[in-house]
Amino acid sequence: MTSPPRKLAPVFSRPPAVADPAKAERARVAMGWLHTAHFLTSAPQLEHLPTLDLPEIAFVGRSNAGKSTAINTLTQQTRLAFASKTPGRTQHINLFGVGKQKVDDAVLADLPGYGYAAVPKEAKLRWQRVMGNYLMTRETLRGVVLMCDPRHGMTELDEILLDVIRPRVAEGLKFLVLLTKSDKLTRSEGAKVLSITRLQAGGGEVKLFSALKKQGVDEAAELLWRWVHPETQPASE
Ligand SMILES: Nc1nc2c(ncn2[C@@H]2O[C@H](COP(=O)(O)OP(=O)(O)OP(=O)(O)O)[C@@H](O)[C@H]2O)c(=O)[nH]1
Repeated sequence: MTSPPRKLAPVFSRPPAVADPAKAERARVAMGWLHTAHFLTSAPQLEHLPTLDLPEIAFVGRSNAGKSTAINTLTQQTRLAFASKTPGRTQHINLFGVGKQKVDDAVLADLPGYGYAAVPKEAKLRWQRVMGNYLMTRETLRGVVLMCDPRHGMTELDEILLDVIRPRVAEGLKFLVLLTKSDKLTRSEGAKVLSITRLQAGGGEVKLFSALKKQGVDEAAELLWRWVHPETQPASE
């Protein structure tokens, strides 16, 4: 005797996430733009830094926070900013031009990492002065990207830096906190540090970012693109 055909259990599966094509296109444009990044110049002091009549985006952060790696990831280049395993290696302000069709329309500024314990106190104070002056006086500064290692959270120096830029933020300076190396966090640790940092940042954008897992890369790239090209702001935002 043949057994009756078994009834198949209905399959309740979540429909596949529909990618937003407009969002994907914006990320593609932003990543293509950042990929044009090329070295312009390097200066040990603020007074040696040329004034370029272009909006500038500064990358700052505690030494070893993952700043060089993040710049290389955002520009999809392997050695644009020198990523080193030795903290405190970035000693100059490095400027990179970005722009399509070989015409730069913005500058990326990689500032020296701060807070590395082995750097002599005098050198530390000198760099804090250089950075403070840069952040307060650089007229072309359009936005600041602060990199933090979320396992250490925002340090005192990070908070001082935010205090330094706050008056300029009130006047329209953009800022973004990237919580780097997010691949080292569990999902719940990531959510926790994200909400704590959002409170500390007092209204600025905060995103989890991993160069290793490519988390947050498209979103950060798109934000930087919009800082420089505000006319392309999506209507819904
Ligand atoms: N797991 C993981 N490690 C990372 C990531 N980003 C950076 N790192 C590691 O963190 C260390 C420091 O990264 P860097 O990019 O050199 O840091 P930096 O902030 O530029 O350092 P300074 O030159 O001292 O200012 C390196 O060993 C990187 O490989 C990431 O997304 N995930």
